Amino acid sequence: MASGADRSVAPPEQAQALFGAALPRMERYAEVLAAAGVERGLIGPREVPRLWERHLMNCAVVEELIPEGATVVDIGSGAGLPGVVLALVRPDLSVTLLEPLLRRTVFLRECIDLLELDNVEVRRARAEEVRSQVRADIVTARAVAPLTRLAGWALPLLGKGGSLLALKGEQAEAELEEARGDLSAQRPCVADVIRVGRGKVEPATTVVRVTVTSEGDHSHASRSRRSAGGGRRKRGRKR
Ligand SMILES: C[S@@+](CC[C@H](N)C(=O)[O-])C[C@H]1O[C@@H](n2cnc3c(N)ncnc32)[C@H](O)[C@@H]1O
Repeated sequence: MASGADRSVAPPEQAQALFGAALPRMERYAEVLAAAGVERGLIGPREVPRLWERHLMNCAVVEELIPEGATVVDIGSGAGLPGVVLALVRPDLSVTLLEPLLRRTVFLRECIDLLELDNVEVRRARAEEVRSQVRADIVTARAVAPLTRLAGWALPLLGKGGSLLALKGEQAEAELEEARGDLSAQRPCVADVIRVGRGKVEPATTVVRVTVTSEGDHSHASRSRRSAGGGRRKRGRKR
């Protein structure tokens, strides 16, 4: 990937502890975001000085909520946040970056090649188009849609026990309370607001977690379904 002008985005001290062995590749990703990401309009130039604290580190701490070996779909990945960051810090995950815009998927594929990420696939589609094809243990999303609409896209992709992790701002509690009735009407679920990364990022990252509590009816999805990571199937299950 041509990274354009040389923009150095030095990581803050806390990044070493947070990223460990993943830090060199995270630095490369930061450079690409600051150069090609800005030039192609995927990241605002004003975000560059706060790339680490507000974007990379803020997204990375969400990994605390993701079980070992999970399949993850990141809805509306944009320039790869949080999906690319999670894939870098958690090589055990299988991550699908779901993004409808061509130039963004081109950028994401270039990032994956450059960073040599073998646990990521990019899928060009809108979330509402893949409900019969994609399943995941975890769905992530940041800055994509209000909670009710997001849940409408995410919950059909999840099995019982699967969670939507929506990265939200300070109004998360209010947004959840307003959406609670709509969420339960869509699918039996429990929802809470969690702050992750205390002591690692300041402020801590606010996540609305919506966990599905029943298998529900996925009969429309059964035949053509495949897992986000490429093939996890549950056999013999009646729906
Ligand atoms: C504001 S950007 C956020 C990008 C990234 N998640 C971040 O935090 O920087 C919203 C992204 O959601 C994508 N998007 C919008 N509607 C979508 C849909 N129905 N399904 C999947 N992605 C969608 C857009 O193309 C865009 O890349």
